[in-house]
Amino acid sequence: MSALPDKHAPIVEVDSISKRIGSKTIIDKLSFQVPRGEVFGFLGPNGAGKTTTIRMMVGLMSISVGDIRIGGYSIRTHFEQAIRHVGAIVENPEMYKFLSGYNNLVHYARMLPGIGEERIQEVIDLVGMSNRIHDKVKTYSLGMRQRLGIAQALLHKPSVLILDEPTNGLDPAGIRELRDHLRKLTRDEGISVIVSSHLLAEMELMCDRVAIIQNGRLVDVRLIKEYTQEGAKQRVLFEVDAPVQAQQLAQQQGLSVEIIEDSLVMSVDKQEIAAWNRRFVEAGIAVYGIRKSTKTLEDQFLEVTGSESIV
Ligand SMILES: Nc1ncnc2c1ncn2[C@@H]1O[C@H](COP(=O)(O)OP(=O)(O)OP(=O)(O)O)[C@@H](O)[C@H]1O
Repeated sequence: MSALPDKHAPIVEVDSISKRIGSKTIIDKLSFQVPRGEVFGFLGPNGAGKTTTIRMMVGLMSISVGDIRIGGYSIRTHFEQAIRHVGAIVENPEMYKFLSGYNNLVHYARMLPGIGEERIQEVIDLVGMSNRIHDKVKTYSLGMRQRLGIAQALLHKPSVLILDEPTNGLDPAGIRELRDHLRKLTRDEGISVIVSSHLLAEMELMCDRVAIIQNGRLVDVRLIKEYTQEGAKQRVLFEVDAPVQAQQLAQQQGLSVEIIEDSLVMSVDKQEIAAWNRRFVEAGIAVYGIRKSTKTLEDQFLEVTGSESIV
């Protein structure tokens, strides 16, 4: 493989990797790509192989078969060039609890070539910690410790930030803050973020794209907006007093509609919802309610994997 990176290539390319430990195949021919500037979710139940894959991505575990390229460099043949692109929190980051957040960052910056005070200030701003950065780490909440960990991982200006189960142990406010900061990183810094989780709802809010894995195999990779059908026709429920009459009216216009419990269920463009309301009212049909029924990631997940729930 060439050592030259391709700027337009996805930042991470996982190319048919397998991991065998003893006689057990933990990861089985897994392939996916992480585009630049996206929050990419790695979703699967406990034991699916998320941590194992992430450990292979950051060089903490060897790959049995296949390869991972980061920034165009093979993790197997050009480890140093590949890992230079990565900022990661895989195990709990080591922090000196009796030092301030700032002094922790100074300590780590000393181990990296060319990282000065200016970059330290930049990463503090990126994770929104300026008002507490001079307090001792032992006084920080879990969410703040984690943001300090992210600041530390960002010091060397990586192209991709990899976080294994970053929301574990965070309260809802902490999760929301983390989400906002990760979004900001992709938007303002153009870096990609890879997060793993076993929680569907969280991934739906946090990510642009998700890869779903089960038993070490890839089940699906898709943009969240494809899952939630944003931009496409939406399923809309009209609760009306005369569903059969409303159904006939819609069928005359060539729409296929179902009646579910006195509600008319039809697939229409967003702009059409108001027009249909007006048509029903003009035809003397009372409309009691209009509700959008978008498919959630969970609905879609259950469709692609059969009936087995992963949460
Ligand atoms: N060193 C090892 N030896 C044997 N089996 C292992 C080893 N490490 C992981 N496994 C097995 O590989 C599978 C995947 O584990 P992994 O930790 O990657 O899953 P995960 O998706 O990260 O799940 P979790 O959310 O529970 O951490 C599990 O069945 C686990 O028991």
